[in-house]
Amino acid sequence: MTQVSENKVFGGRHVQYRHQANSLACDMRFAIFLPPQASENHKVPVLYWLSGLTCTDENFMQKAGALRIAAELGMAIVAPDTSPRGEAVPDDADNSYDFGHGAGFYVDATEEPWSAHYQMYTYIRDELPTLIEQHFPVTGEKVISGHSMGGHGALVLALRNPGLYRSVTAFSPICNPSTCPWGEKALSNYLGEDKTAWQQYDASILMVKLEQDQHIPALVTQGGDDEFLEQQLKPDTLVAAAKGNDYPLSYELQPGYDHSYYFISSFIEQHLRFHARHLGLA
Ligand SMILES: N[C@@H](CCC(=O)N[C@@H](CS)C(=O)NCC(=O)O)C(=O)O
Repeated sequence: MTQVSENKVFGGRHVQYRHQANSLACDMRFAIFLPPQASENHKVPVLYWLSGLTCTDENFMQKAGALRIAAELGMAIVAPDTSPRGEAVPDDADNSYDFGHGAGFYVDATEEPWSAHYQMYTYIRDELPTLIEQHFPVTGEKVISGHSMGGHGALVLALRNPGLYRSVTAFSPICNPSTCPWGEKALSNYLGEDKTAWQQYDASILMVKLEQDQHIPALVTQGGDDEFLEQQLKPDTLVAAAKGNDYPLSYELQPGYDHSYYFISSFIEQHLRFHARHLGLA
């Protein structure tokens, strides 16, 4: 692991690292925020933040305004990149923003040529937390959150791995990727045309299948003036799935907010405090 940058912030540290990711067969950069409470004598829990299309580890750390609250709560934050990277990693032929580099969709691809590198589900679930827990003063307690494509990733990881995370939240998640243009493009390319393979990456489908003892606290916040709301995000499908299965999902539609980090920064404190309650920090 190689350190790329370090900044003191709110009494804690924001540090970027590069490392060789075995699951992705490439070099990856991630960022970690360590709150002032973190030390060898005091390990802290971790929030994994999954960003949306076009993002790297930097968008959330620079724009969300999360670090002041995380410093107060004593919560580490890890922000990975949104896809495998580098010249050896195949990208979309059209260089589009919604597939390939910057658009890994947090799936383990099974189709050529994507499957050699696009294994973001395994990277986020297994490889990255193992690395983080080896090198930093953190406990094994985890929560997960994300935005848009990353909101989809956070929900899927939490729903498929009961017990791995204490709570899950999402901002404007892609709730039903099997039936929206972003999801159809990504899942058909990464997983193939057989839609049964897509179901394991569709939060609205996963949510109806879970038993009561597999439920974890979940919060979704959506901007009412989000330009992607109707065609891409489809929160009503997720809300209906939760209702049908008594899933403890809090859903909040916030009028007037769009899809941007202005929206995320307006509600990130609420999300961090939600996670802190379920981690027993507050
Ligand atoms: N119009 C955007 C579409 C992609 C987009 O809205 N990305 C969201 C996530 S889905 C984002 O977080 N963008 C980066 C940022 O706002 O910092 C673009 O072409 O970049």
